[in-house]
Amino acid sequence: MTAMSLSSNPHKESAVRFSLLYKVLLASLLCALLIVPVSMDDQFVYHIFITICIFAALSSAWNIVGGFAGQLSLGHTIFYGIGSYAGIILMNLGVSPWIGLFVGAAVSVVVAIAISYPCFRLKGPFFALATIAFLEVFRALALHWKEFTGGATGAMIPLKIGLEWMVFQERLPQLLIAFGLVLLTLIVSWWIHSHRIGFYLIATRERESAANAAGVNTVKVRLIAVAVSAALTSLVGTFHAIYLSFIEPAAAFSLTTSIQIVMFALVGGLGTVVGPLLGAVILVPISELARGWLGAHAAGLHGFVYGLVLMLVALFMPSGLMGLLPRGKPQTSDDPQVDRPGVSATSAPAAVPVESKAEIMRVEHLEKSFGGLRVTNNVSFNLREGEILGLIGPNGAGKTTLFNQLSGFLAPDSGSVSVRDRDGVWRNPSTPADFAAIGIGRTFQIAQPFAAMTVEENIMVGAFHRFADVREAREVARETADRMQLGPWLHAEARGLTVGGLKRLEVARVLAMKPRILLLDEVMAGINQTDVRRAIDLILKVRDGGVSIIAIEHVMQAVMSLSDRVIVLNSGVIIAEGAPREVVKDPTVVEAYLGKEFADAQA
Ligand SMILES: Nc1ncnc2c1ncn2[C@@H]1O[C@H](COP(=O)(O)OP(=O)(O)OP(=O)(O)O)[C@@H](O)[C@H]1O
Repeated sequence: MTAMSLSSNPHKESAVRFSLLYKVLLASLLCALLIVPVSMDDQFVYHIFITICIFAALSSAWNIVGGFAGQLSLGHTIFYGIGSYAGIILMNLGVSPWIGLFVGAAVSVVVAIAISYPCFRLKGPFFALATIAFLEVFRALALHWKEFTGGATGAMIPLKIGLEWMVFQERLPQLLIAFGLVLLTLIVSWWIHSHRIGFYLIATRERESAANAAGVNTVKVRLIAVAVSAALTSLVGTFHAIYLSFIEPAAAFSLTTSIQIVMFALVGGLGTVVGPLLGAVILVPISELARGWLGAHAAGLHGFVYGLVLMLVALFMPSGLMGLLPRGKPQTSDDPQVDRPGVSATSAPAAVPVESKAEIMRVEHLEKSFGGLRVTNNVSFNLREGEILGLIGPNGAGKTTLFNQLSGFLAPDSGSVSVRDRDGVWRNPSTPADFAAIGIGRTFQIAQPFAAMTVEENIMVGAFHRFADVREAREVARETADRMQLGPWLHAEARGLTVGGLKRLEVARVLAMKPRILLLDEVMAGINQTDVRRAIDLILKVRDGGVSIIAIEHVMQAVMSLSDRVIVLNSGVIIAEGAPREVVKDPTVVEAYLGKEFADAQA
């Protein structure tokens, strides 16, 4: 066993331990939800446990949007309200609530997509405020449509008892239905979390632009999450309304309930499968007991207790109670690449002449201005198959802006970017997803890791571009991590990697997509001499694997060693283009970028 594989063990071991603890905790909580009320056989205890199940299910459903996708929806009770009214209105029309469950869920999915699509354009607090505004609209509608909802007086269920009507004289069947709803939301959450869509949601939450670059359609995955979450929330709403036997607009479309649902997830552990259940198991009894014991003497005191718990969690457990479980510790200093001697650097580009090879990308007359500043000025060039094209120029020359146009992150004001697809047809992709689909992968100048994900999960997001199956994506991620010497850190969170590690992770994520054209934005910035030589070797190997590369680089040693051809950009204009040895002698380039010292050293 190598030193490297030994050093990987602590991360792997702690990941295995974490997974075991996670399963034990989940199983214990679920068993307690059934065993405690059944063994105590007390009406109040039953009521508390049914309420725990209802709020755990609501919070788990919310967590798909709020936790996994990171969209702080504070209007989630819209779907709870729709489910509630669907159940009660249909029951009064003689339709079983078992059918009402699905009618409410279907309406909720349509409403969720209709209101989320515009709201997703809003960020942070604006998104949260917009969801509250929609919640108010639905409350007002429920008050207004008296003939359906009973208006402010509310609506009651008719006196019908039996399984068909979801109304029972005993508590046990109600507990079993509530438990079934928790189980359903947990299974759906777990499924999402452990499949490609879950990786995509978390990647979107962590770094939207990096997710886009990995080919993720971020709007689509969020809409799927919202639709699933709304359907589940509505199912719970229908059951809860029948359980309470009464519903009115203020309770159905309640902001307080929305906030409570969010809070259970925050306290338990946002974005984890078990967290919302844990939060509900701890907080619902506190709330119900405070209400029961203190009654009218201290109305609202349970709200104070909630606030206190939330403050303590925010101060001492920012990742919630689930954060207390030991996870793979982030790597901080022992980067395997640092100063390990004995590495050979390839000092010349491959001898294969690229001029004879076919073009794969054509950039024609690109123009881009920001206000009065023209950042890309009539830029035209091409890229051939298997070519490494160096892109150099002073700070602010417009290199990154050009890359953004070559990967769909910025639309040019005029001009075009054409890419030859696998079938030889020239295409003009426009969005980052289009560029990724045609085989263009890019890195970012400032590394954009999905910080809360492990190194392996980060690379899997890239691998999912080709493989929908988790096992296959994991395998590709492991191979790529080994290639990038990230193997020992597979199970460590990306947020703890060193600068060099983050740069390699950035490249690994893109390589896992198996791009045909690779855009590298200053991947050698801030890394040491040994690592530069390693990176040069690696890039040449990638090129030898058939990938065409454009590399923005300030490290001239790398530019000279790697490039078949170099383009020099200055103030948005290409001022020189040609073989590296020729370009660096060009007086315009020396004047604008390299300086006389560099030219003298080359002479
Ligand atoms: N979104 C934007 N809005 C306004 N100005 C911008 C925007 N993006 C870039 N710029 C400006 O465009 C110019 C080119 O920036 P760009 O980042 O493309 O340069 P660069 O050659 O990559 O520089 P560096 O080598 O420092 O990364 C700079 O003056 C920058 O301030």
